Amino acid sequence: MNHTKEQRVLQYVLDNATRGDPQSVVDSIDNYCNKEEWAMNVGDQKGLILDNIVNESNPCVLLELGTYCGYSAVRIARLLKPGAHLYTVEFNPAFAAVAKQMIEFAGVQDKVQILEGNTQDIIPQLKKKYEVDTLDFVFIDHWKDKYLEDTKLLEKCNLLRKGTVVLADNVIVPGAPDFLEYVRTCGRYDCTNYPSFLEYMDEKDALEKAIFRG
Ligand SMILES: O=c1[nH]cnc2c(O)cc(-c3ccc(F)cc3)c(Cl)c12
Ligand SMILES: [Mg+2]
Repeated sequence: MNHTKEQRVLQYVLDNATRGDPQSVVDSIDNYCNKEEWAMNVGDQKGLILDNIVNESNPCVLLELGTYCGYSAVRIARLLKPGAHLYTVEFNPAFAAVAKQMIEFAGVQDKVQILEGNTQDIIPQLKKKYEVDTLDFVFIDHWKDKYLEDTKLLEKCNLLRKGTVVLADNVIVPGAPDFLEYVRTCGRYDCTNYPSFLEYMDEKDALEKAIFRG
């Protein structure tokens, strides 16, 4: 049954975490990926930086690009105030299926909606189909080659407002140099770099926060 790494991560959570306890789900995934199999969750070190930025932003409407197993969706949802909502986009059906179960086990399914498909197809649907006005927070964690085009698409679709926080994972490894260059030089963002480490490894990585100036 558990023929994929993502299914094995989920099974470990089902066997070791507490249903309805998002923190225990986050901790179990980190335990498994530290001990057994590496997986591309944002992880516990960068996760703490993510927590702090979510908390200081106090967001109501959030978008995540790249759900994977649902680690950061659960991590973010556990911090959200009542009524806040996270849309998370995943193009890989197998990943989306694992994430759905992960999110439901954690008990945050009322705060999180998985949108299956390509970001370039889903982002233009957010206003009319999902009744989004503007986004308070965007976490970009899908594929490095899509960071820039999707950021520009968010602008084009008028989904960013003055103060929207755009936070990107992996700006060192695998790296998103064209995205970094754009947000740091186009004049429409206030950027901050948060040095850290690649999940479950000693290799350097970083998060980049780019606040839209409106
Ligand atoms: O593709 C990714 N999407 C979202 N997050 C990712 C991440 O956090 C890490 C990596 C990664 C980095 C180094 C390495 F040796 C193998 C994989 C990837 Cl490839 C992604
Ligand atoms: Mg990542």
